[in-house]
Amino acid sequence: MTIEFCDVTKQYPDGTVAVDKLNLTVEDGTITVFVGPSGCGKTTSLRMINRMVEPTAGQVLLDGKDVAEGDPALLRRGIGYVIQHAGLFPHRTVLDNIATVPLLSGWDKGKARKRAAELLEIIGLPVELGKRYPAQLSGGQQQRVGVARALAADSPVLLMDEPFSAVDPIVREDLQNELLRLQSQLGKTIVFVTHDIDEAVRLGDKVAVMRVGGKLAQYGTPADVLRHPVDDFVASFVGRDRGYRGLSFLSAEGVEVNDLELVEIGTSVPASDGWRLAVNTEKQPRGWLPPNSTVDGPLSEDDLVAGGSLWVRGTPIRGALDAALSSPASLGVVVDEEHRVLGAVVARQVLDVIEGTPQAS
Ligand SMILES: Nc1ncnc2c1ncn2[C@@H]1O[C@H](COP(=O)(O)OP(=O)(O)OP(=O)(O)O)[C@@H](O)[C@H]1O
Repeated sequence: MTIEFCDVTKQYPDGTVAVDKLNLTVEDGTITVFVGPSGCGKTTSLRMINRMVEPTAGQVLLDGKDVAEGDPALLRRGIGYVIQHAGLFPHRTVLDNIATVPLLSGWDKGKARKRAAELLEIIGLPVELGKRYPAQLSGGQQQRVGVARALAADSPVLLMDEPFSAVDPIVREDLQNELLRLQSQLGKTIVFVTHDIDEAVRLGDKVAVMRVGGKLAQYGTPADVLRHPVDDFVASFVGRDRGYRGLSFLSAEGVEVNDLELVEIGTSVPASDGWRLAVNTEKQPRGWLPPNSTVDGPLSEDDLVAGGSLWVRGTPIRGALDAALSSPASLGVVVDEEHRVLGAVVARQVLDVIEGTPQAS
């Protein structure tokens, strides 16, 4: 389902212009992230989609149809909505929380609970948690239940307002991965609000950067916004390290893979004054053997120093640079998808490719 904002303005009764002539199309089956500093009108924009806020001027269209026509309660029931702290009903069990919309839509209790149990599984929580109350769950689990409840509406549109902001960074990353996994199966049209540019870049097919005063500053793919910020506001919002972030999208074509001297664990190795990479019988890296190491008997893992990150050939160039810079030997280990060693990259060559690519800056 596409969502179109056509010249949408929202002025609150006290005169605050929260959103100013917003024009933007959210494409079907994509994640669009509204990102920007506090108070720039992200939440107001989101809530105009399900009519929790009514625009002062302009229209919001769902698949070409003005949301202002028809019953707002019905509209809301048909659009999944997830908020920070999950907003679960404290006195209802997890299962009944998830079943809220099916029950409102007239499903009988048994069928609604069965569906809720399926959804628990889909979002990766054990079915036993269904009997608990929200306070008996961790913050991350509560957010997952919030997502399950929104999915229960079984609608093509999902609105998510800072859904992962209240959990710690590790749980947050899990939740983000889970959302991407779900989306690859469900293909919903998702509008996601955050003030965190990293989250926006990670999740968004498109990113809408907004500025205070409710104006859209830039709308494009994450790569676009990072590489070609339209003005100083966007440039400073996406951050000084945007060049590095942008490397996540840059192909590594042209990066040279050099030969690398390998030694195998369990075999005896002659002396050498260079760094050598130790591999197992599958040719997967196990660590580095420093120059001039003396190894008595067969090479064991105890003789090695830990390696840096690995770069899987074919993935973006940022991984190649990370591998080269994190390697104790200054040689970034290049592997195939089964993590078998293909060779090595050096930072200088990777940087030459980056500098020679016009979009990289
Ligand atoms: N009910 C309201 N009455 C008056 N002003 C409001 C109301 N709701 C929001 N605003 C104002 O509208 C502007 C946009 O608010 P909104 O919540 O949409 O921003 P936001 O980008 O989501 O911010 P945050 O990231 O802090 O949640 C702000 O200046 C806010 O103070």
